[in-house]
Amino acid sequence: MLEKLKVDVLEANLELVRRGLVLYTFGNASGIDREQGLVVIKPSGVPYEQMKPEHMVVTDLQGTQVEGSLRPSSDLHTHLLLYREFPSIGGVVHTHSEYATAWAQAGRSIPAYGTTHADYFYGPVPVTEELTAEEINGDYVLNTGHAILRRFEGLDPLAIPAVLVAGHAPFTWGRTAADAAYHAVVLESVAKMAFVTATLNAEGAGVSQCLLDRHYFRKHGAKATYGQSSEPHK
Ligand SMILES: O=C(CO)[C@@H](O)[C@H](O)COP(=O)(O)O
Repeated sequence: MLEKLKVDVLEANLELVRRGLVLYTFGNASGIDREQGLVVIKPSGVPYEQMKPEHMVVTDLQGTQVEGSLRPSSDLHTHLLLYREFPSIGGVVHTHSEYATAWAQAGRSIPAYGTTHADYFYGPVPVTEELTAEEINGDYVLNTGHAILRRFEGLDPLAIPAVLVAGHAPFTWGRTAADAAYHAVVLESVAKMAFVTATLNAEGAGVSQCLLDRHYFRKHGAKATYGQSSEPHK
């Protein structure tokens, strides 16, 4: 069941390794089959180099395991909450990539400092509030998801496909598991540039709304003109 999705999810996980976003067994990627309401996620604590499609774990949206002999990622319930609440997404990724994690640990959103950011994120990449002791001692993984949802009230998750969990690390998402991994790669690059920018000139840096619009909508939405579109570049 879901053999293609298992291959795609494994590939998204391996992309994180190839791009240097995860060490050892850090991080995880998942994907969802919306028609069947089933999620495929990597197994917990298995080294990436040993992972095969048949090691992927299948659960329903409540976390009941329907396939796979290994235990699912320990972050499963954060992924599931995002799938339940963001119906437009089809893949979720979590990494501990260094620069994005540094911003998360600092409890700071990543400002839209330039056009690289604006090409992918329509505004700052937000940071959640810190989880309370009650949340940490309770259903920690699910509460991590709730902290993300609170931060995304009023935001479009496809326009800003990333979040920093305060004191923890980033989550990204997209229409597919591959998209979510792609956003994790871009986020790390943007986070690194933002760190250097903040070091050099935090006060004076930042894109105008006009430049943000110009870059974001060149690549996204019905009027996108980037790449091999039939529309002229603007
Ligand atoms: O956030 C964490 C640890 O802080 C996790 O990302 C682990 O690093 C990976 O866990 P599994 O997916 O292997 O359970």
